[in-house]
Amino acid sequence: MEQARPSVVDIQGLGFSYGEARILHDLTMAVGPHEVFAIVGPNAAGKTTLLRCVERVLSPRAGTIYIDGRDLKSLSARDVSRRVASVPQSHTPAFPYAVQDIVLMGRNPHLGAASQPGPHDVTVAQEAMDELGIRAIAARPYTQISGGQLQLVLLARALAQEAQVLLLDEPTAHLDFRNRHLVLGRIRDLAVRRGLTVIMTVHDPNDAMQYADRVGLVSGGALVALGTPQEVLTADNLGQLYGMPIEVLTDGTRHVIVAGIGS
Ligand SMILES: Nc1ncnc2c1ncn2[C@@H]1O[C@H](COP(=O)(O)OP(=O)(O)OP(=O)(O)O)[C@@H](O)[C@H]1O
Repeated sequence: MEQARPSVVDIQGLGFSYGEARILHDLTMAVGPHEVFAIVGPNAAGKTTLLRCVERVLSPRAGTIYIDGRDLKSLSARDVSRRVASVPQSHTPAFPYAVQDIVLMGRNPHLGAASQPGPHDVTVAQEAMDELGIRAIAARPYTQISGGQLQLVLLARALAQEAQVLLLDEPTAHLDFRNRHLVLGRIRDLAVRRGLTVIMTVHDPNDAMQYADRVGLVSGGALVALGTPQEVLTADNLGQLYGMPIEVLTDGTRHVIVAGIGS
């Protein structure tokens, strides 16, 4: 009999409010190792809020989040950053650090108090840059690179952190067509090779269809569907989610989601 995979991120009955405004409601889901989990939903559905709770930047009003079987609340800040790396939706560079220094900052959770990065840390940071094809801009100030390059740099920093859990908030928002597929393919490949647990929000359901193992649809702060891309990303589900006609075209192997057909 096949053994059930242990969950790395286990979210039970999560509720979150900003003041009086209830944003997330009784949200339960679990994600295992080697898994890419996509969160799909309209603007303001609560996707970023969910990621920020898993990152422990926000504290839930209700429910529990377990990371590797341990209650997230019980972990030290350093333990959290050794286990969970994230790439935010937006980031405004403040100081003109070199790209390689930003990536090296991903090693901070692994350094002793007041200790400097060593040769191993530099190698890990360089490998992360190679992984994403940005070694050529390593010496450039990160205030002087394009939005897409910045996204790759922040992703490289997260990889250099060598955390088991990778949280990505719209990881392809600024990327061109080629880089979008390169990055999503690389993320998938890393999940498989390194056993990472990836939770990412995506706006184009086609990205979830092509690259995710499982998908959660979020609407109004609740999880309204959960399953494989083909189970969840149906014309009916997506039509309801976005309030518009949607079709899923298929040649039997590949599935492409298109909007507005027949409207
Ligand atoms: N700091 C905040 N204070 C109060 N309300 C907030 C705050 N940040 C977000 N919200 C509200 O919480 C809700 C969920 O926002 P969230 O950013 O999680 O949505 P999202 O699904 O990630 O949206 P998008 O796809 O537009 O990025 C929205 O109604 C938003 O206005």
